[in-house]
Amino acid sequence: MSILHELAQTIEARKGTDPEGSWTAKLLAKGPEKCAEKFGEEAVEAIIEAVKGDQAKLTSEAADVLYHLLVMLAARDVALDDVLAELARRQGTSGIAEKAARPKG
Ligand SMILES: N=c1c2ncn([C@@H]3O[C@H](COP(=O)(O)OP(=O)(O)OP(=O)(O)O)[C@@H](O)[C@H]3O)c2ncn1[C@@H]1O[C@H](COP(=O)(O)O)[C@@H](O)[C@H]1O
Repeated sequence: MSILHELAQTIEARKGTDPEGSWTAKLLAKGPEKCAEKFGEEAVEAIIEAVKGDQAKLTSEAADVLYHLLVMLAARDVALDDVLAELARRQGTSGIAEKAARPKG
């Protein structure tokens, strides 16, 4: 199982559990709007580090973004696998992917 799947499973298991001692449970208990707001904040922090060009800080912020994306999806009952399936579907339909796959000449 990928780390993203493991994390998504842990986040799902936090739904409805005691917010004491779990940031995830606490955030989920605040509702989908708060989860979305938090995702937005983390995305902005990642943007700032990307603009600055600090690779270590961008790596850390990117991890925060992925975690908070998974929390936001869980808050709205959207499965990680459905998002991955959408990406896979786009791989098949993307003009860029098709052009890259075409033999040259
Ligand atoms: N990957 C993460 C993860 N990334 C970030 N965070 C938390 O996200 C929070 C966001 O950081 P902020 O600096 O914005 O926090 P803050 O200032 O306290 O937030 P506000 O009060 O300002 O809203 C921090 O408290 C981090 O601990 C995470 N919390 C948990 N996980 C993973 O989620 C799983 C479940 O953990 P529990 O939340 O402990 O159940 C575990 O496997 C963890 O590794």
